Amino acid sequence: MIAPVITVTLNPAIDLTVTVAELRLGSVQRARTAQSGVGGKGINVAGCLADWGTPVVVTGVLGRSNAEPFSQFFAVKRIDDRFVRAVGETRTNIKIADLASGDTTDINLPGLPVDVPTCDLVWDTLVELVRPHGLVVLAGSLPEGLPDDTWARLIADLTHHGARVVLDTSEGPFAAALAAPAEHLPHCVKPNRRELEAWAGRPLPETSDLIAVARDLNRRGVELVVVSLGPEGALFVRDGKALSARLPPMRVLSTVGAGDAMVAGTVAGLRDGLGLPELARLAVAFATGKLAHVGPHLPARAEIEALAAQVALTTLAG
Ligand SMILES: Nc1ncnc2c1ncn2[C@@H]1O[C@H](COP(=O)(O)OP(=O)(O)OP(=O)(O)O)[C@@H](O)[C@H]1O
Ligand SMILES: O=P(O)(O)OC[C@@]1(O)O[C@H](CO)[C@@H](O)[C@@H]1O
Repeated sequence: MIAPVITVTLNPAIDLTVTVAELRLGSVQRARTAQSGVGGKGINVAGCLADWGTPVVVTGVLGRSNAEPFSQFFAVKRIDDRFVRAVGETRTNIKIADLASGDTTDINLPGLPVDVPTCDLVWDTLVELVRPHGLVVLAGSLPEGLPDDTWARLIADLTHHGARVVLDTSEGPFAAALAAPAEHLPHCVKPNRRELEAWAGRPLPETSDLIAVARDLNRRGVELVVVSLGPEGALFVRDGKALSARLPPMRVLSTVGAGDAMVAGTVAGLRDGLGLPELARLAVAFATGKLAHVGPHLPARAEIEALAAQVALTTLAG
C-alpha cells in the first residue's frame, strides 16, 4: 500500500476573507461580505488532496484555544489529524478582496510563537509517520521562535528516512533549505515568481530567466521545480525539460490558496508517478478548480479531469 501524504504546517491560520467594493487605503470602508475559514499552506494542500481522494495526514502546531474549526475541518474531510495543540491562539490572517480590481491583499500575522520542545513533538510525530519514498509537504512561513533553518533541518531528517519532500516556503527558510548539500535538498519546490526572484537576488522578467534558475536547481539536485505565475499559469521543470501550462478560469471566487492547490495537484501527480506533461495538467487543473471556491476545496474528480484535459501545454526551449 502507498503511504498517505503527510503535510506539515508550523504556522497555520484562520483566514478572514473580506470583500470591499473598491479598496481605498486610509479610509473607513464597509465590507460587502466576510467569511472565516481554516487556512495555512499545508492544511490547504491537505484539504485539496482529501477532496481528490488521496489519504493524507496533517501535523504542525495549532493554538488550543481556537483549534475547534480545524478539528471539524479534518473530521469532515477525513484527514488524519496529528497536530500538536499548544497553549494560545492560532493567528487570523486578513485577506481583502477588492471587487473593482479583482486583486486580493494579504495581511498575514506573525502567528503563535513556537518553542523548540513543541517543535520536537512535531518531529517525533513525523519520525513515526514517515516511510521510504513517502511524500511529505512542508509548507508556509515559520512561526516566531524557530530559526530560519528549521525546514532545512527537517528536510535533512526526512530525506535520511528516504522520504520525498515537497517544499513551499519563502524568504530565509527557502534560502536555508536550498543551501543544503544535494542529498538533503527537497525533491520539489513551488515558488512563485516573486519568491524565486528573492532567492536568486535579481529580477527574472522573462520566462527564459525563470527556466534558467529552475534548471540550475535541477542540476543542484532539486528534481522538480514548479514556478507558479498566477493568471499566466505555471512552469514545470524536471530533468532540464521545461513546460508551460495554463488554463483560463471559468469562475474566480478566491485566489487565496491557489498555489497550495497547485502543490496538491503536483503531489497527486508525483504519487501516481505521472510524466511531466500529465503532472503539469493535473497541477493546473487543481489550481484552476480551487479558484471557484473560497477555502481549500476542489470540485468533483470528474470536473478536475475535464479541466486537466483542457490545459494548454507548451514545451519551452528556455
Ligand atoms: N487569476 C488567475 N487566473 C487563472 N489562473 C490562476 C489565477 N490565479 C491563480 N491561478 C492558477 O493558480 C496557480 C497558483 O497561483 P499563484 O501563482 O497565484 O500561487 P501563489 O502565489 O503561490 O498563491 P498563494 O500563496 O495564494 O497560494 C497559478 O499557477 C495558476 O495556474
Ligand atoms: O504566512 P504564510 O505561512 O506564508 O502564508 C499563510 C497563508 O497566506 O497561506 C495560505 C495561502 O497560500 C493562507 O491560507 C494563509 O493565510
